[in-house]
Formats: sequence, structure tokens, C-alpha cells
Amino acid sequence: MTTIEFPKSMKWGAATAAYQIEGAADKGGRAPSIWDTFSHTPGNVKNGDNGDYACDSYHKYEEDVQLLKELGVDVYRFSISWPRVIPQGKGEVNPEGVAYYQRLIDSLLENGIEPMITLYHWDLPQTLQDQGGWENRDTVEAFQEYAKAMYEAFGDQVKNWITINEPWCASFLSNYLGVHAPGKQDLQAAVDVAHHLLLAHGKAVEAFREMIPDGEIGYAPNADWLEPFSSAEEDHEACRREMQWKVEWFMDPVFKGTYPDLLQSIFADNNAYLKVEEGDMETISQPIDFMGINYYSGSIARYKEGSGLFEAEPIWVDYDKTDIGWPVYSEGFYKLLTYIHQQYGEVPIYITENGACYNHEVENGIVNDQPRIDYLKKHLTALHRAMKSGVPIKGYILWSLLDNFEWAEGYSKRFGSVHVNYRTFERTKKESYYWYQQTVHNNWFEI
Ligand SMILES: N=NNCCOCCOc1ccc(-c2cn(C[C@@H]3NC[C@@H](O)[C@H]3O)nn2)cc1
Repeated sequence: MTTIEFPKSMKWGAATAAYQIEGAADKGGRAPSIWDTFSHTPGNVKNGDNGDYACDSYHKYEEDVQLLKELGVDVYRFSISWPRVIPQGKGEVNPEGVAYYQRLIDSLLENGIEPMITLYHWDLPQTLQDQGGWENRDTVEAFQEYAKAMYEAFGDQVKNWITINEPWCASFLSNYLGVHAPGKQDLQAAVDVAHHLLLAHGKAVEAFREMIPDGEIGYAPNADWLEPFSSAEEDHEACRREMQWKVEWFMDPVFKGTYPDLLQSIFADNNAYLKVEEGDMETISQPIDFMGINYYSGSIARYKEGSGLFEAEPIWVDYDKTDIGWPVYSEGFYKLLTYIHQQYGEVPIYITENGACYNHEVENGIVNDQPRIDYLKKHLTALHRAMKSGVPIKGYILWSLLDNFEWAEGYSKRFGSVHVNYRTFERTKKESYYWYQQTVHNNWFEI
């Protein structure tokens, strides 16, 4: 057998997000988010699912912490529900909301687990959406005030923070493709939202430096990998355009202080224009302590006229797909990480999300999700290759601890290492939970 062994410094974790697991949507003073509105609008989410109850982690968080403790992870990445702690989006802080996260943080620390907080994981307070949401530049200031309130509440106990999760999803998937909340299909709106999310990231970092000087902060952009179908220039160009959209558009501003030129001209050709004000790029590009990378899949793609804004058509024949239809492409993970290292230098990287959708159910008390174990072996091997190639990886955080509300797919898609019965909220550790537990404990695994 071949062993893949990680350095002793490697941090292992698991991740979730508020709207996907908490439930208690109208409890404890929480007000609606854009995802409450979007999921309660017929046709937006598969099977009409919503986050009203989810995994009921609002009430069952102690059980979840025990699952994390038994898993043996160093870090638990979770998000704070902005409308739970500041129901109107700005102004009054809801003490019941803060108290819930205080109980969770205390329980994590008592069990020797480091909290890693994501400030924005897509659940914008609906009241702010009613005032224009992220299209409205005023929301940037509201976000900074929210961040400051959370730093004030938890900064003495929590030293690892993430500002924005997957800004590509929160801007283009949500305001151009219309697949996620608020479900708009307006390229200019998406370009505005993307810029304001990056600005909000910068403002949160500025406040962090003042309020938690001994902490570390980063953000967690999406990261796909697109491999040209052939050596034909048109295939390379099509992949370049889509990679700029999904990767560089959110990394160049933070690490280079500029937006990619090619994409700016494509947007302009489609009547969508960047509105950058004096000082914005300096705010966005101030130094951060780590870059989060969320990688699930990638594809080989070729040029095909008319296939979307970037004319890159995914062609997938060689590899398996997961139960959400995404190719299992661990080579893409290695290529992406070495590409990012080559583009952005020695920025420390946490893999803040990696995992797979497989919808195995409980049979005689067991969930045999061997395909998820195979996926993890392939991707952790790819991660090891990248580390051996000099990519500065700080840690790996599995998506996800629990099966949960997978956005527009609702509860039909399971990403958890723990199965959740959405009627009884019973948790059942899957075979992948035990495999990951062993890998975390040993810091190595065999392939
Ligand atoms: N590219 N063009 N697409 C054209 C049409 O797309 C249709 C759908 O697209 C997408 C693209 C990306 C995603 C996605 C989901 N996750 C998983 C979550 N990450 C954060 C955490 O909350 C996890 O649940 N990450 N990314 C979903 C849908």
C-alpha cells in the first residue's frame, strides 16, 4: 500500500453554514434573509425545500460539537446568520442571536476545537435587500458594522475569521444566472454586487486589524479548473475567459489590486460596467492572512459559439460524476492550486471547502458512502501533490460535517460525512466519517 502523509502542522477541519443547518428560522429573534424569501418562492428550490428547520442545529448544536470532537478535527468552520444577530441588517444587535453563537463557541472551546467564523455565507438580511441589497453600495457599510459587532462579541475567543464565502456564487450565480438568491438575471447588477462584496471584504479586514490584532482573516472564493479540450487557440481562449470569471475576477483585485482586463471588455460589450470609486482597490487589496479555496470540480471545455457569455462548453466523458452531476476531477484540484501559487505567490491557503455529493441512505444503521471516501482520497492526494510542489497549504476543511440544505437543490443533495434524517433530525455517522476520523488522527492515509 502507498501512504500519503501530511506535515505535523496540517490543520484538519469540517465546515457548515448557518442557513444550511440551523433551522429555527423565526426563533430567537431571527428575521428573514434573502434565502428565506427565495426558498419560500415557489419554483426556486427543488421540491419546494427551505431552511425553516434544516438540521435543527440551532437546538442540536451540542450534539454537532460532540460529532466534531469524536471526528478529532482541529477547526470547525461555521457561519453567523447576519439576520439572527442584527435582524434589521443594521442598528440593534439581537442578544438572543449573539447568545446562540456564544453557546456554540463556548462548547467548541471546551472541547478543544478552534472556531473559524464566516461572516457572510449568503444570508443577507431581507431588510437590506429591500433597500437594494449588495447592488446598493450602502450595504458595504452595513456589513462593516455587522463585522465590528461580531468582532466585539467574539474576538477575544475566536481568532480565525473569513469575510465572504464564494463571492462568485453570491454575485454572478445569484444576480446574473438567477440560480441563487435573490434570483436576478442582470449582468450589471451582478458586476455591481461582485464589486461591493469585495469592498465589504476590505472594510471588514480594515476593522479586523484594529479590533483583533492577534487574529487571522481571509476570504473563501470559488475555484474551478477548466482544461482546454484541445491545443486550438479558441479552446484555450474560451477556458481563459471562464477561468477569469470564476477565479481571477475575485482574486486579482485582492492580491493585485486590479480587475482582469479581458473580462472588463467582455462585460462592457454586454453593457455592464465596473463602477470603481477612488480608494476602492486599495481597500480591497490590503493584505490578508490566508486565502480560502473552495474546490469541488472542474471540467475539460471547448469553444462553442453561443454557449454562455464565455463560450466555453464543458465536455466530460472520461471521469465519473457525483450525485449532483459534477465531474470527479482531482487533477483539476492539483492544477488549480499550482496555478494559484504561480499567479499569487506565497499566500497561505486553507482549503475551506472540498467534498462530494453522494446520496446514500441509512441501511441497517450504516451509510456505506465508499464513493465519497474515494473522492476524498483522490483530492487529498492531489492536495499532497500541490504541497510537495511548494503550495503553502495551512489546512483542509471538509464540506460538510452534516448533510444539509444545498441551496437551489434543497435537501436532495447530500454532502455530509454525517447523514441527517430531515424528519427526525437523527444524525448517523457515514463510513466516510470514520475514514476521515482515521485520516485526521493519523495525519496520513493509504491509497
Ligand atoms: N458556470 N456556469 N453555470 C451555469 C449554470 O449553473 C448552475 C449551477 O451553478 C452552480 C455553481 C456552483 C455551485 C456551488 C455550490 N457549492 C457548494 C456550496 N459552497 C458553499 C456551501 O454552502 C456549499 O453548499 N459551491 N458552488 C452551485 C451551482
